[in-house]
Amino acid sequence: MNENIMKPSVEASRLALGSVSGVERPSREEAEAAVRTLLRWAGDDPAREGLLDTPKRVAKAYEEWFGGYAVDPVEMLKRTFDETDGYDEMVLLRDIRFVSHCEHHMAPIVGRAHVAYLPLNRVVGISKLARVVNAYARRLQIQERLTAQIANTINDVLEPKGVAVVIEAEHGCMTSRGVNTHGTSMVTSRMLGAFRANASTRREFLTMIGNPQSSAAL
Ligand SMILES: Nc1nc2c(ncn2[C@@H]2O[C@H](COP(=O)(O)OP(=O)(O)OP(=O)(O)O)[C@@H](O)[C@H]2O)c(=O)[nH]1
Ligand SMILES: [Zn+2]
Repeated sequence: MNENIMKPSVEASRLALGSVSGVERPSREEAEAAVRTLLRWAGDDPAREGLLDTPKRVAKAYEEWFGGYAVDPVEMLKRTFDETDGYDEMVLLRDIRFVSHCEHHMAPIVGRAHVAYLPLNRVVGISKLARVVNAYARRLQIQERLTAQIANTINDVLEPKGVAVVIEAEHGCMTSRGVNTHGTSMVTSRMLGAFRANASTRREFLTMIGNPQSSAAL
């Protein structure tokens, strides 16, 4: 995989919060007017009864689908627990379902992430791994960057012995339009520390997520 894509730092992700490039956020009314324009572009009549409240609903839905810009994944990982009695084996959260949107078409990316780390002295509340996945998923993404951001953030904040992230997802822009490849999924992975350096650690992770397709992708 292209190393440039895999490199975005936690710092870059932080800058993205709120407004990606310092662009001022439009008002809610402007967002709703834009939806009315798209409805007309699609060929429908925004003034018909069934569509009257649609701009409002779409703006509300965007607040959920793109809520990741308003949260800081670094903060989510800051609370850790160190009374682990020396637990230093793999911690894995498997099958974290997520919905993201591709930055090229704004079409849904629906998939699941598997996130593991090898703790060094401290562990994090397990729900926080899923929160980090969702924080980055609820932004406009490409799957490679989503994968890298999750792994990089956990690595930077927890400073564990290793981090592994595998994501499998279907891209609406491929399955419902364009090339129309129904049932195709994209697999990406990011291995850091011991997972990158040590083949048996990596294999253990891949066995635990129970997906041989993932190992083929590495
Ligand atoms: N690498 C990568 N590509 C993606 C992702 N999501 C969507 N794409 C691709 O982004 C590309 C955008 O290509 P373009 O040629 O600019 O757009 P397009 O004319 O709509 O392309 P088609 O989808 O082939 O019809 C397409 O090949 C998509 O399949 C992603 O997460 N990662
Ligand atoms: Zn797309």
